Amino acid sequence: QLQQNYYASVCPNVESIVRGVVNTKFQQTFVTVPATLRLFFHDCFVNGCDASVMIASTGGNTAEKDSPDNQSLAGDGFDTVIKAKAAVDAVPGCRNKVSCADILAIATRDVIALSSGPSYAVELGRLDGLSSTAASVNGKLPQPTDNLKQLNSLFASNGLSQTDMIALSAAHTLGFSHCSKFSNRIYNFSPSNPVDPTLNKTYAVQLQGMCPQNVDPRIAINMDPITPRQFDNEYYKNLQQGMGLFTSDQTLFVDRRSRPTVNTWAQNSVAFNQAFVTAMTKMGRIGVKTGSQGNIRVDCGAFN
Ligand code: HEM
Ligand SMILES: [Ca+2]
Ligand SMILES: [Ca+2]
Repeated sequence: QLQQNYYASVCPNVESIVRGVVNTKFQQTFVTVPATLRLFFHDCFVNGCDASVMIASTGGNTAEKDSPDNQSLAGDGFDTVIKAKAAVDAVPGCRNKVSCADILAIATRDVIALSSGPSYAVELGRLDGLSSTAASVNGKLPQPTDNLKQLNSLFASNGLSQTDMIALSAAHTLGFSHCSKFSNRIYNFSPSNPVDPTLNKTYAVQLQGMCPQNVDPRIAINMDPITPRQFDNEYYKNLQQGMGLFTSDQTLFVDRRSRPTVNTWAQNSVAFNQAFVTAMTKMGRIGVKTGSQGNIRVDCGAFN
């Protein structure tokens, strides 16, 4: 039921209004890009793409954003959507007509393009959800220690194929990770191997240097050590070199069932970009709310 140009009659300029805010935010900080992209993913995988992730906790309710899996979401993603919403609502005809869920979808499309990734027509028409609890996040988001089977089953439960999963994982071509998310791979991995043997040896030493044991938990490192600010297919080339940061990344090359796709996209960025756009569009359709299932929030961080 989503459609391009959904707001053509009520707020025809919504996409250019959002783009203006995203451009300004991007000039202030590059973090806007990975923060917004990850926010969209964490929204869509929990209760569908309905901005449930944006709700702030209140006295009576601990919301999704305060669940353990969401605590590391960077504030600049939320800030981008809040600022874009304010800009949209400043236009009289658009006021309270565009959902936070759709603004997040548009902003996500825009940040990918700003970091030299593919651009695409974004489907719109989502309503904002009516519930958001930390408990509802449990088991809905993939873990960095997941293997191929676990990743496939989680993505399949959202209607996404292994191909979509491999394409979407390339989001890790941008952005940051805290050391704790992969320290199991560089220290005390197993009794026979202190370091994960699927990890490139030189890269492992670099990671140990950036993330010494007992490192400040706030320290975060680039997930793509080669082109950290470029949305590109370098992610797959890194996997071929044993330079995937998480087990969930490296397993895509280690497992024979997903390796051919990694190899194809490592050498064909056009094919990768197409697969990524297809998968993002599919992800944007997860659990879309219509009619009485949702509404258009006045404040993206609170229910009306
Ligand atoms: C396939 C399974 C996935 C796992 C296990 C996973 C896990 C993680 C983890 C552990 C981090 C580091 C968080 C931190 O320490 O701050 C991260 C960061 C990130 N993830 Fe994923 N992720 C997955 C898929 C995705 C997908 C599908 C997207 C988007 C399409 C995505 C986008 C991002 C981005 C952009 C960042 C960087 C965030 C930042 O710099 O603020 N991830 N992910
Ligand atoms: Ca959601
Ligand atoms: Ca990159």
